[in-house]
Amino acid sequence: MQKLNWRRIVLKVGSALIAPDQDGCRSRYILTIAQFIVRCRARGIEVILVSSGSVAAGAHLFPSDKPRSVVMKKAMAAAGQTEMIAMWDRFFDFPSAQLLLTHGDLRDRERYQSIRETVFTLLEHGVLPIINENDAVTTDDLRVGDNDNLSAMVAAAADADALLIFSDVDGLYDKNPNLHDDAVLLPEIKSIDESIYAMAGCATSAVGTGGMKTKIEAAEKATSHGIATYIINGFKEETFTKLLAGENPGSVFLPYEKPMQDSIHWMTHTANEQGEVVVDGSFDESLEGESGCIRGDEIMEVHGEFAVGDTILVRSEDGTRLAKATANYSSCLLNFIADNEQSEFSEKMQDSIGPVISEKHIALLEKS
Ligand SMILES: Nc1ncnc2c1ncn2[C@@H]1O[C@H](COP(=O)(O)OP(=O)(O)O)[C@@H](O)[C@H]1O
Ligand SMILES: N[C@@H](CCC(=O)OP(=O)(O)O)C(=O)O
Repeated sequence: MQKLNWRRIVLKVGSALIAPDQDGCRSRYILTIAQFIVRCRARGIEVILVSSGSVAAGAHLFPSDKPRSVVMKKAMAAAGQTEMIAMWDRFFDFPSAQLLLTHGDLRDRERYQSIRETVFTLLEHGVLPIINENDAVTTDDLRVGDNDNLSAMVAAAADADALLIFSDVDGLYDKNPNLHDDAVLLPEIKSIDESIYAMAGCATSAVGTGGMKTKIEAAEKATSHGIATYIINGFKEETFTKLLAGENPGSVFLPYEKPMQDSIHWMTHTANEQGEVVVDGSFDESLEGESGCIRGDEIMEVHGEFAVGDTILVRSEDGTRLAKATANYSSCLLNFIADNEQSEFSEKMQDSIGPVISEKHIALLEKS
């Protein structure tokens, strides 16, 4: 493992560490994590905390038959969040600040920039940002859904050097260690592919969300931004001693050597597409491993309604997802161009407007 030379880190703490008994917050495990945060800050490392646990912490206030309804979970989150923040705050003699985010906030470029500014301002003033999803207000369309992915989006937005995911397990095993005695821990993962995802099973605790799959997704998001990602056991004291000694106490996913540029990373991993365009074969051919622009005459179909600046998906005629891109023009105008491709007026218009999607606004996708 590399020497401990972090400038800024994001710590993600799972529900099982906050409210292990689903009976309010417990300091049993959090105390050690809080001490770790204090030690990191004393070494000049800026820390951002992404804390789960609001639903688990608030659960005891709403005894109900399972399965719990969505509305019940939102109420638990709203009530548990205050208890969770109060608990964290008690451990520190420096101020902390609460940020509750949704995917709707992060995928909007302006709000994303505004979140970044707030986080950087808090850090500059020595305030510890404590982030969670705003579960009480999210709808299906607006939610990230799990704090592993949220923490990776936060780590990318904050330009962190490392993302530490504290969970109830030592790291990524080749199969779920809670179900298989012969599971083997993977200390270092150089690249993430289908074989890595195939190892991931669901959460087995009563309070976890997403299990290993969402942690691998988070690692994929973070490492592509150049951020080393650790999955480590927050129950064990030795985890923290090892981390501070520059050792790897669990599994580390190595960062890409050539990280994606921030705007391309945001488009690929955070933004949702608002619509899509189907392009003819010439776009794909023009790429040859590099991103090209898209001209109006390459667009065959336009789906959905989007405005200038919205993120859209680019598909080939056979349905392959080729790229995500920022639209230079609205769906209305692109529809007109696609529908009237052969007309003289449309041709003149295309000549005058130039590329409908320009090269620096295209993020190529793994073909699927
Ligand atoms: N291949 C695997 N390696 C390690 N843990 C796994 C694996 N597959 C599934 N799991 C499960 O993932 C759980 C951790 O995820 P989760 O419960 O969502 O934790 P958290 O609340 O910390 O986010 C482990 O307790 C384990 O049951
Ligand atoms: N936002 C939710 C946490 C969702 C979640 O991802 O939980 P976990 O798998 O324990 O990190 C909460 O505060 O309860």
